[in-house]
Amino acid sequence: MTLDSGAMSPSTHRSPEDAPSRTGQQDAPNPSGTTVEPPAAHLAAVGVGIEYGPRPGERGGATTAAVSRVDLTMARGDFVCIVGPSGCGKTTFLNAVAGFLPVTRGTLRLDGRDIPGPGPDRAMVFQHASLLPWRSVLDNVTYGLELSRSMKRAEARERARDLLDLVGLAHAADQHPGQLSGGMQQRVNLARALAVEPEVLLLDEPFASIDAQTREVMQVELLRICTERHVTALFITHDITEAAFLADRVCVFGPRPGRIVKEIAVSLPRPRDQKIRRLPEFTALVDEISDTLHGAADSALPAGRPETEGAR
Ligand SMILES: Nc1ncnc2c1ncn2[C@@H]1O[C@H](COP(=O)(O)OP(=O)(O)OP(=O)(O)O)[C@@H](O)[C@H]1O
Repeated sequence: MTLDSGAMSPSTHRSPEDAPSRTGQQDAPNPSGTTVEPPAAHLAAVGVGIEYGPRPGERGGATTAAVSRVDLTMARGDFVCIVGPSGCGKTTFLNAVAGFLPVTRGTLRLDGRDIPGPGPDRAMVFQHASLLPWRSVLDNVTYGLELSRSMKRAEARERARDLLDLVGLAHAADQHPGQLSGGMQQRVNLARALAVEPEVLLLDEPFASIDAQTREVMQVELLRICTERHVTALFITHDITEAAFLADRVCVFGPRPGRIVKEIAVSLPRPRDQKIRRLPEFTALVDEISDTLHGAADSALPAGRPETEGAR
């Protein structure tokens, strides 16, 4: 499948059973009077607060409260986008889910278990691809598999070739990162993250440094890949239209210390293609996210101060 096609395959359609879960969903009686169990949470954050200790060499020993009280429940296969003002704690929260940071308060669980640290069940995709320049594209994709020694070399290379095919870069397997455009490098980055077959993809502004046209193509491809592989995705972005296009739900963070001020369900049909951006529902959704974001930022400002850096 090429990355140049705007359309997604029919297999990307989500069935009603895959409908987005809702935070705070309660057991509800069905018409026959019995209680319907909500789907078991795959990822569950309850009252999560995260503080940083004093920076090394800092006098006075002040801590920084980055995240105050985040409640978020995700079912397997959910795609949740987080938007919020700069410095509100989005990356901090993502890093805690990745297992790079401990939570200070509350609980953060994956499949009912506290997150003890990083693990192969989660993979991060950052804004910059950070590929190894001396390795070929194929060898960059196999890198994580080599480190984990989870399979034989031939098997790892076969998987890497499949993934390069998936992201439309089969033809570039023997090239080196320096020979690729920024968008192509980010596709390799995505393939590398997928190589370890993570259950959860954590993406921190992965398309922020890619040109607008390539970004829109990548968004469609990311949705297709996550749906085909039933990957749970938590995606940070400053781009409101990107959040609206990708998400089952958009979580709007308020200013630091961050918490979710509103969780907005996205009812746009799937599979999504570029045409969806022209729907009035899409425009209304973008407006709702924008209003929430700016409302949250404004409420945190002392009167007379200019607005803090917000979403683009
Ligand atoms: N290692 C650290 N030690 C102390 N404070 C930190 C550290 N990392 C981040 N912070 C602070 O925590 C707060 C949240 O940072 P974070 O990077 O999570 O925000 P963000 O919402 O991802 O920002 P942006 O949108 O600009 O990337 C900021 O005030 C930041 O300065």
